[in-house]
Amino acid sequence: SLLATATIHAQEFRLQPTPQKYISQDDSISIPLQYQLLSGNSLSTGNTLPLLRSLMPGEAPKAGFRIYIGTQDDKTVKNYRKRIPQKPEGYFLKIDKDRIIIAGADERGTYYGVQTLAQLLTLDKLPLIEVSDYPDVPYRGVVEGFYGTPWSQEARMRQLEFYGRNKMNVYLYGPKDDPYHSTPHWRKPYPAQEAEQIKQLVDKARENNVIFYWAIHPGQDIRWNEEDRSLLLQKFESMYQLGVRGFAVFFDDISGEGTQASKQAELLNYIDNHFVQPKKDVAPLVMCPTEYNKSWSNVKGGYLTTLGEQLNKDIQIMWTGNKVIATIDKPTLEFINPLIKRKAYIWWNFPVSDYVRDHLLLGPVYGNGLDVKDEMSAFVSNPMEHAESSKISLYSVADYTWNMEKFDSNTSWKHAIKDLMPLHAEYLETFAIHNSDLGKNGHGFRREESTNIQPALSALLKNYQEKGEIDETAYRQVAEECRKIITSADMLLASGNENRPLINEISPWLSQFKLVGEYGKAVLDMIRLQRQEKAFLPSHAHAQALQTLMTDNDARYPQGVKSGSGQLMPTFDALFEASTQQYNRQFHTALNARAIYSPYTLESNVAQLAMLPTQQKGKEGSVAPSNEVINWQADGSLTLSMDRPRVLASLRIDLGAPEETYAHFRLETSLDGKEWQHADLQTAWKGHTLQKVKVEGRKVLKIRLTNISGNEQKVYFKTFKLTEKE
Ligand SMILES: CNC(=O)C[C@@H]1[C@H](O)[C@H](O)[C@@H](CO)N1CCCc1ccc(F)cc1
Repeated sequence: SLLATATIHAQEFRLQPTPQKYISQDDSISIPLQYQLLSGNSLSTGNTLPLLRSLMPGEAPKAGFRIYIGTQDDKTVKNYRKRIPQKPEGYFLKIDKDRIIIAGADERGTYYGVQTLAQLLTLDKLPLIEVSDYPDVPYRGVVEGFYGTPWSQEARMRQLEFYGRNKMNVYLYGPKDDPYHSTPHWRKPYPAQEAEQIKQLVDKARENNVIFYWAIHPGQDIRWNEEDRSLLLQKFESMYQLGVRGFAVFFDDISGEGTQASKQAELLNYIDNHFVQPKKDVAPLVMCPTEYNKSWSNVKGGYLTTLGEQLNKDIQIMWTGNKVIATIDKPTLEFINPLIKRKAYIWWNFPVSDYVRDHLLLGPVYGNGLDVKDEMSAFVSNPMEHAESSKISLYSVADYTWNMEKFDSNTSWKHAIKDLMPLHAEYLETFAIHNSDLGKNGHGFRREESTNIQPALSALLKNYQEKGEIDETAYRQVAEECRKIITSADMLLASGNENRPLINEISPWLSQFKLVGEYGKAVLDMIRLQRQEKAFLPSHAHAQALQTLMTDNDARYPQGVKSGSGQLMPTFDALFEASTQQYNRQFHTALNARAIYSPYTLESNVAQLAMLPTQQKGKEGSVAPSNEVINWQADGSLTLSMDRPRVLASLRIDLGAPEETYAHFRLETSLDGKEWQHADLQTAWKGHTLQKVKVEGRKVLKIRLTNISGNEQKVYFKTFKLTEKE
């Protein structure tokens, strides 16, 4: 019969991830209601047969239709052995008129063959098809390694099923804020309830052929002695008793004694030699280095080369790329692999958003090299604290790591959205495309946003700002997009139980998104009514009302949530300001022309501080914290200016540094920007050496903090917050 290479019949249908090779005839069969199962005894344990039986319940010994399933050593598939790709997790799947064959290179490969069959079973008829498939990257999955609220038990259970379906095979448990993963309780076993939950996760992971790695984060207070080493091994043993068969040690984001490479290597080799190897059924040990990205590494210092030389060869070393947040390309791996003398185990810090928590990152996964499949031992994604929302990116990470050369970020992104909400895909796509950029942030990492309407936005703004004219085509397109935005927000909020966990996560942003659409409409009215002295006013007032609603939008998020911050809001704000200024000129009025009103502005010659936004919440004014180490140069300063003199009640500063560091800084206030008065820093709280500044009752226009030590100071910028007198 003619076997044409063609896509699967239903044009909507797509196998996920894209198989390495499949060919289908122009023919199909109805789904067999009864079949005889011939399965190899290598599958008698494991979760492959349970999955198959759950998909096709009609097993009957005398049935005509047959399903042959097994791994390559099983005689049930011996006639197909040479069709099986000789690659780990490879499989051969054939659907024929009277039989289905699922033959795996190994158990997980056979399982993945069944997962592919599962996708075909969603069609009305089974296409006659042959699939030869295998993954490009050996380990593919997720590291729950973010700061902030760890995922819930329910969220993790759903994640593990998602990984099974999308052929991801690792999940590393390492939530930074779990006290039993990190300081202070990493030495202690989990309390009974948490232990039981971990056990459930391990079982769920096994069901989905996912290796559950439990990570420990001991570095901040580990002592390099026998006692701590045995406490760590006891903790690993207690996790082993819960069923954990994969272990990791993370040394990231620490300072002090724990950062020594030779000590880290000694400990890890000891764990490998006295725990991992003797156990025989434990996956290779994974470690996250303290120098986990190029911008933070000091090659001459020898940290990475020490690990490369001293760490047992089978221990995996993680790497986030050239920066903390970075896409991964060939040069990235050509830098790190020779230093660590093995293929890097990529920890991709996307879509993690713990440094831009007011944003959702729902855009396409793009920017990673398509030519690096043989240069990495793994690729795991550090996701958002919003588990369901992260699945848009995770779906594409699964696609990218399984078949890298065939990966197309936009196609994958569209299918991810269809996979999450098939009945509301067009609305979720509208929402996702406008909620993808991070906004200004300390890492300087940005993403494209609103790519569908961006040309019309810039044409509309350019024509209006430069010629005071309206580009009618652009205007119509933007108006249509605003209508879609408003509709999408409502449709998703009212989408019921199609994907309730997702809607629960994103509803604060959906409400904000609707306001963005309304604001766009109001601003479009303003530029349309520009020359009408009376009609302009209601639109201007409505736009201002919407600005207020968008700023103070959700008690759960002190700074409020951001939506459309990359393209939509900057354009609408610019049009608001330009049209109001134009109106004021024409009608000699003084309407407020400032879109984003904040009484505080920040100036600084310290690069990493200059981009930080200021915020106002009632009587509180603050500079947004940065969660990266600030290199504060000698004589560098930060100045917070008010829109008018204001009386202070208090000022709190936390540089996350010990007491003595504050002696290197001088704090001053000024009423006119010329005369400066000194203000004393005093330690108010030993915990974080928080400083309360004695400014009670002082009237200020400006506040300035300067590094007067004569040397660069490395500090965190955790808190810079003032409160005004009522
Ligand atoms: C591989 N390990 C990491 O990436 C560690 C952390 C956490 O995983 C976090 O989710 C992620 C992105 O925010 N990393 C950045 C943390 C940078 C940072 C560290 C210390 C600072 F003081 C400031 C910033």
